[in-house]
Amino acid sequence: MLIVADENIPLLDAFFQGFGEIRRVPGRGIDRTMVEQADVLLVRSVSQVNRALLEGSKVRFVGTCTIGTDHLDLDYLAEAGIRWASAPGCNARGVVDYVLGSLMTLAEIEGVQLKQRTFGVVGAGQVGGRLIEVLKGLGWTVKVCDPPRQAAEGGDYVSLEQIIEQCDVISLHTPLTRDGEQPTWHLFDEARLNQLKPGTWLINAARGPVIDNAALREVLLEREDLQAVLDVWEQEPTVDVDLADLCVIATPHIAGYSLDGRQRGTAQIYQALCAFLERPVEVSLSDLLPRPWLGGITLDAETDPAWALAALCRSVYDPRGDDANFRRSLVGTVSEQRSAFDALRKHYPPRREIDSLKVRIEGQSPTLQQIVSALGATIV
Ligand SMILES: NC(=O)c1ccc[n+]([C@@H]2O[C@H](COP(=O)([O-])OP(=O)(O)OC[C@H]3O[C@@H](n4cnc5c(N)ncnc54)[C@H](O)[C@@H]3O)[C@@H](O)[C@H]2O)c1
Ligand SMILES: O=C(O)[C@H](O)[C@H](O)COP(=O)(O)O
Repeated sequence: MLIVADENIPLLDAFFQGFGEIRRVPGRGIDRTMVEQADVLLVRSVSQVNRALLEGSKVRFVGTCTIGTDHLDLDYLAEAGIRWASAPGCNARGVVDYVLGSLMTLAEIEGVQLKQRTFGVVGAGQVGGRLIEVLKGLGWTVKVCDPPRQAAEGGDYVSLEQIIEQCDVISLHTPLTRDGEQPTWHLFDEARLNQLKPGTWLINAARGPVIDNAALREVLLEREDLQAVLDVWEQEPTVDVDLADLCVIATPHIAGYSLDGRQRGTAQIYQALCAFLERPVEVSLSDLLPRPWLGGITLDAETDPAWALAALCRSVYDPRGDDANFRRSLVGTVSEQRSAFDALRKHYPPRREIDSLKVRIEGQSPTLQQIVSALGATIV
């Protein structure tokens, strides 16, 4: 069996060496000649998997070690009888850690108390759902917009218009879709961006085109009250440098790049391939993940809760480092910037998720206990 795989998929040998030959290829430059003899194709989000790539090939299984599937032509795969799998939720916690780290930075810059803000989450799936749980656990006010989920299940949801009217912070966690009843392509277009409340913080760690980037640039130029955090860009790996300059935090699509999340993505596709081939699952991620290197944190019960919250979030992930590295890469020609975008992602330093963090509270503090539990760290 020949497995052709994006060279940036971690733990390829550990999970797939028993299956046959593994041939590593650059995900962004993948082409027909690289895949035509493959039985299995393993990708990340940078490979467009469609008729142009696969027609005439031997590929019978496509696995994407990512949450997003907008790079797969699912209609073509169904028509061609090619089985596919993605890795739902694999790096969702990493994205939540990114949003929390960004909130800590915004709160510091703006000098505001987060508990006084109203949060709007657009898209309440694997990522949004976890984020909502954390924000509510912290006792904050959260409004949720998810029309497909609302139509399917009912529940306590609001419209996008209500989110825009009522929320001080809006975090986007929808897939990128162009068709269907609720397409998300340019969900935040010029009209909606102009309707944002004064002082709104807008966070996009979903997919770049969920916001009309050109419109956002113009709106940010006119409205200094708005703050934008962008991890994803409309033309990746090309970035609108003027837009990045106007963002309070700008990063190269690394929100979900926790070590745990990336390795979990490979593990989930390994399991899906085992199921497809009717092979037993023999490799376990828990045997491969390194031990967390931050052993634990001790908080004094007298610690100011807002300070403790910021310290815990930042000990897990602080976006200011990635923001600084990204801004330094936005120089030179467009081609150099595109290469730098991919290089920052390829050589991303290992970062762990918050549930690997152990927190001890010296003394009694129900407030600190609530914060630690809401964040999902372990109290010891
Ligand atoms: N930046 C990153 O590193 C990173 C990491 C992981 C995922 N993502 C992106 O985040 C997206 C969301 O991930 P997820 O795991 O939560 O996906 P998910 O499929 O579990 O949830 C998406 C939710 O969005 C809802 N939705 C769809 N259309 C909507 C609309 N028009 N308005 C409001 N809600 C809508 C769906 O009903 C669903 O509940 C992924 O599709 C991916 O594109 C980015
Ligand atoms: O959809 C996802 O899972 C994330 O966007 C993921 O972080 C994408 O990473 P990539 O495949 O581009 O390396």
